[in-house]
Amino acid sequence: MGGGVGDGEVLFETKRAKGRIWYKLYFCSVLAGLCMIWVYRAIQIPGGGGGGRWWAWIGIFGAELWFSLYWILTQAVRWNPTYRYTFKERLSQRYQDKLPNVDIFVCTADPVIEPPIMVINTVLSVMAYQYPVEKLSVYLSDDSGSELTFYALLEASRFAKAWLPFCKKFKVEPRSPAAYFEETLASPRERAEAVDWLATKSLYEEMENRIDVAAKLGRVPADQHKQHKGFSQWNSAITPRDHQAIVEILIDGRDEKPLDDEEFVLPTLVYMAREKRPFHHHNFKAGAMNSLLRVSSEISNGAIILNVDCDMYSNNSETERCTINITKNDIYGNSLRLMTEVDFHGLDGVGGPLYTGSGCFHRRECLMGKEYDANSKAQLELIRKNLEANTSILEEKAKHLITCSYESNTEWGKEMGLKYGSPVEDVITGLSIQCRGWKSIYFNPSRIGFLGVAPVTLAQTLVQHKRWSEGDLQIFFSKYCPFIFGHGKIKLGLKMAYTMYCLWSPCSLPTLYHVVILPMALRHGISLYPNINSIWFMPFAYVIAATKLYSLSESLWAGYTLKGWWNEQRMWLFKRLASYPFAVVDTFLKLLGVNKSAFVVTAKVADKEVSKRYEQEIMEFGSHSLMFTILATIAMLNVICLVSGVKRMVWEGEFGSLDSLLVQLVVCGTVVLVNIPVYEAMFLRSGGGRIPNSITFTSIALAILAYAVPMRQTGSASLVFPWHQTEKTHKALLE
Ligand SMILES: O=c1ccn([C@@H]2O[C@H](COP(=O)(O)OP(=O)(O)O[C@H]3O[C@H](CO)[C@@H](O)[C@H](O)[C@H]3O)[C@@H](O)[C@H]2O)c(=O)[nH]1
Ligand SMILES: [Mn+2]
Repeated sequence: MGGGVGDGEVLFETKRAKGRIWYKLYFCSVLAGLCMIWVYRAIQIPGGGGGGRWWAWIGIFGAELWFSLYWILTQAVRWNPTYRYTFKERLSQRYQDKLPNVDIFVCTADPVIEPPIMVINTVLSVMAYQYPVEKLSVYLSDDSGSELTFYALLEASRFAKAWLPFCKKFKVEPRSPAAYFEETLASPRERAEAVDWLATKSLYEEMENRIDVAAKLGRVPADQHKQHKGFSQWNSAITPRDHQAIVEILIDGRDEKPLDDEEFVLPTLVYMAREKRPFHHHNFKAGAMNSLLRVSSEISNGAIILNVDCDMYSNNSETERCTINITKNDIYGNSLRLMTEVDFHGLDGVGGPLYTGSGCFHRRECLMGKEYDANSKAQLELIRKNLEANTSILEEKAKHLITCSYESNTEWGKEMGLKYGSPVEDVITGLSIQCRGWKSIYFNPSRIGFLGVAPVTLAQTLVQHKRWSEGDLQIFFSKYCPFIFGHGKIKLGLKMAYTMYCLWSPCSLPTLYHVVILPMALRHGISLYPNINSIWFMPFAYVIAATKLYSLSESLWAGYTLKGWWNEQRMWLFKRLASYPFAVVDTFLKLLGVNKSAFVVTAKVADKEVSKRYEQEIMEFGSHSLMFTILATIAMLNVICLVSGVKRMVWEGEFGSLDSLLVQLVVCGTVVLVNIPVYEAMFLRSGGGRIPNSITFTSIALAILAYAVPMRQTGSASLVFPWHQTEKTHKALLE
């Protein structure tokens, strides 16, 4: 058990999970089962003359080896779960007026898919933290350089004068006004609060209305232009990809004047848009974060930095991640519960969780690339620069730090700040911070710290996972490969855990193999598993049953419903079939220098119909994505092979008994059950969100082709054929 640093009582307590003996028994027994499977596969390889069966056997052996080794990696985050409990009162007692300055960075990139009203709700929620206001500064980075977003932030700076005192007076939670007023639809019971509640609510609604009108018009009303000098920065030539640097300090915390309604000072609030030019690569969110680091160092220079995405409002005003719009059974598995409830606690036990973008706190020094030095005392107070300079001088100084040329020939993006070149800038930066000796810890309060917006369609979810898994795989093939880069710097468990994430996307290959070859073999009566009466059947049955039962209990423990677990299994499969293969292909194209990295910003709004279906947990297909063609083809292939296999076995009495094909039947049957929403979307549903007919026809044709491929007679050549299909599909998607 350990705790916080320094004198007196500890600031937090660390507890390790108990009862691990059962887990370790489970681990050893599954490992033994896997070893038996390998032995079986190795000694029972069919003779080469058997043609198709030989190839199929070797392939499945490879796939099982991969899954076994990957399973071992996933145990790293289950070995030693660690939990942290904080003592907040002690913190304020001990430090009182010596609390560090905190700079909060909010990033936004596009006023259409990230509506300004959502962005400022996030801003307002972090401005209202229960933390000494004069020590808090909030920065909004707007990568689109949008006048609309600037206008919304200006409105927010005015509304904050009412919102912050209201939050403090009534200890409001959550502190995002939109979320709060939605939660308290009826006015609060106590009368004193009711008056303020009504007044604040109507202020909010008026502001929301003004912002919505401007958003619909696509421009800021002329009368507003006169009200702030900042608008002079915009002219008709400005586009999201082409604009100069803009820094506007909307509230300067050093001023005596901007008192809010209850005579409180407001936190510093800054709007920033770094310079963007069409021929200058802007490095996505990492570039925005590095600009924020420099601009904030001139203005407030806080020692502690919190970064949140523009959709992730603070849900808990005392702690300084999670998703808001998750339906009961989490149809797309976007709550990431297993990550937040299992993985991250496990990571905390082996050296600390990853940096996952939104909702993470860092010391400025560690983001700036400094090595951890055990001898120098943690610096919680950084010197504040430019104390005398007035606001406009500060703004000018800051603008020079975020021009396109500022970073050339510097270490920014390499050894300083967030790293460039990766679609998961957060993970790779976090890894290098840990390798420099810094530790991270995971705090998961009972009232969730942040709530963000999850994708509400299948396509968006798959695209997001493609970006993540692609970024992670690139790390594996770069000099940051956890086992090489982390050698001698981080614990084995942490290296394994990073590798587990890095190797998400290659898991697509063995998975594809299973769901294509097993049904085909079943249809031809080719057995790839031991007979039920054989002793070798035991390890297969045990490993499958034990790991599934474990996964079920883990998910229920993490807060999933039974149906939620089932949905999670489906998404597990869908990601491996339709998202990860593209990540693998794109990673190789990038390694070959054919492709450049991209960052597809996740949409945060959906039209009414789509949202309605999401709330009813009806899967959204709708678009002509190649991802869906793959899913539909595999669903079709499995169902026709299952039907034909069962028919020939049961009615026509071919292939001898069922005993030797039982495992394949179970696997194939499970794939069919998991795919029920796909069949529904192809054949049963009407209205929006169903699978387009063209995809249905293509997938049936492809499935019949694969079905018709002979596997027994001539062997090898025929088995290669279905893979050509998938390759073609990949190419088509890339075009
Ligand atoms: O050029 C860009 C692109 C994105 N963003 C911002 O980055 C954030 C994350 O983008 P989003 O599309 O919402 O991606 P998610 O997959 O939801 O984000 C997760 O994964 C990202 C890495 O892939 C991390 O950067 C994020 O912090 C993490 O929450 C948003 O606030 C964007 O506005 C920028 O500022 N500039
Ligand atoms: Mn997001």
